[in-house]
Amino acid sequence: MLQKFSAFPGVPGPVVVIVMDGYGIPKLEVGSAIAAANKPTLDRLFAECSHISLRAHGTAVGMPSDDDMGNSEVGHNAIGAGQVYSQGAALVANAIADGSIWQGEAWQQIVAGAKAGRGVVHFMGLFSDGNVHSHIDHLKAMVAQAKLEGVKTVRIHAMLDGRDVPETSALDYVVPFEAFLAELSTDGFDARIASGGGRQNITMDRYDANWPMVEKGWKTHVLGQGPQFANATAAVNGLRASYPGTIDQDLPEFVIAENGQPIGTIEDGDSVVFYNFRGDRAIEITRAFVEQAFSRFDRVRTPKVTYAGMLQYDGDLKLPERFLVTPPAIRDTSGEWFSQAGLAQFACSETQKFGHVTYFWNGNRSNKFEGETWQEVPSDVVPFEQRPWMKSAEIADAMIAAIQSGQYKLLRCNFANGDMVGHTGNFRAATMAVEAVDLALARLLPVIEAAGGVALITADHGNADEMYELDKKTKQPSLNKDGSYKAKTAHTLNPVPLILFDKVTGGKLALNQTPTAGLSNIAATVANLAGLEKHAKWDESLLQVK
Ligand SMILES: O=C(O)[C@H](O)COP(=O)(O)O
Ligand SMILES: [Mn+2]
Ligand SMILES: [Mn+2]
Repeated sequence: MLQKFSAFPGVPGPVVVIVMDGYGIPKLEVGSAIAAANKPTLDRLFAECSHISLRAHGTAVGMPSDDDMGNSEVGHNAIGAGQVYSQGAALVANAIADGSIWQGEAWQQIVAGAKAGRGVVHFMGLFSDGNVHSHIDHLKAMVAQAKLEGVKTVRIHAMLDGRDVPETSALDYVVPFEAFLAELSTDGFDARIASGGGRQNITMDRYDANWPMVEKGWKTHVLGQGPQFANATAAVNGLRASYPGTIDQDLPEFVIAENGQPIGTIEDGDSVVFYNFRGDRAIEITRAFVEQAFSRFDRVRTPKVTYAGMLQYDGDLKLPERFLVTPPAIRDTSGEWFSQAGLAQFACSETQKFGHVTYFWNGNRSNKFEGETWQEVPSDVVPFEQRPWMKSAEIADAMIAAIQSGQYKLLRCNFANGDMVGHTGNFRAATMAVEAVDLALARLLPVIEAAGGVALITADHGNADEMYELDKKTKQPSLNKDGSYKAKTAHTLNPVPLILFDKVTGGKLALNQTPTAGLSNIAATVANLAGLEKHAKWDESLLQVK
């Protein structure tokens, strides 16, 4: 049981955690949609409330190095668990470095399965070094190992990124990779990219937001249907010529063919590795491969394959059953311990971030803890630069109703805007995204105050704070040939704010800026605000009681 906190009895009303996804603290004014936004509520919070900055990237959230930006998975894991675990990116890199991945039963079954069939292993996943969902070095290592172990044919199904890496960088990965594959393709070994497309266009949907994307991916990778090209370099060049101005993540699907025949359809007896380590955008395509009774779309044919995920993406659903590297065992999360303490919890976001405040928050578990209520607001299925307000108003409505119901001691929500619109690279839309969140806060905070509650307002990582690529040397925005700024779609390395909105204790509480303060300190801070000691495994609380 969580003990009573001796220094403070807890606020009378609810404790609300508000995650402004993708809201970092900008270093430069130029290129910051946050600096440019008209945001009177946030300005007032920063002027009047106790606030500090939190580390939200690199080793502070379990990434391999401090050069790694933060992301929603590791950010929400850290916030919800109150602890930092070595995350998928680090676990896979280690398992490859020490060779343990090749000794695992799953890898051996992938190789043996292929050898018993046509000798074909397919690798499918996000094709970049973003290290958010995947890393191209992991793919390289697997292709080389497959050759070493006598696999005859490797086919790669590559989702072009441009979202965790620069927006038109696909050829920086495709060209050297096709050269690497050509060099390896000797002695009867044949490895080629067989299909692909923009990651926001095919295969990598999440949280059931847009299954037709996954269907398009299935048709491309499995059935070999789509516009044909001779190789992936030609495909990227050809698609760019046909769709000028389209950034990598949005490029259409492509199929590599010889004499009109696709070179890499997926057939009975093949092995398939989905090599993303992160689960949210891996679950739907995985279900299409492993579920016998599957009704989301007509698969046309369902090849009998040996399928493995890089990790197990959902521990509750055991999805998939076969995986190459064991995921971090995230235990003793705040959701679980607050549930055991008998506190009712409410979690809300729109579809695009719904799993972030539920599945990621609870340590990549899809089941609720007792006393939890989850509310999903359906997201629009449109390019978000066209609707930068997204569902901020509806999330605020749901939160206000939940607070006013008086049923919940702990509430949490995620406003997707800064992140989802930040990823489009559209500066104007990103300022509107920040403004929409500001408006939602303006409605939500008085309701929290009226209920005798407090709020912690924070973010999981930066994005809208830096909308232009920065030159590595000068750290100033890079320019396109025409003199315009180079749009940046990825997350940032900037810290994020933690603001304590407290109008109920008469100034008794403040936040402590410790040198290591990070996202994993939020759970203990929430516990103290609710009048409870933190769990022994959670990182320190940042609450100061005067
Ligand atoms: O999946 C995505 O949209 C990006 O790769 C990362 O964004 P997120 O970590 O904020 O979800
Ligand atoms: Mn995020
Ligand atoms: Mn993001």
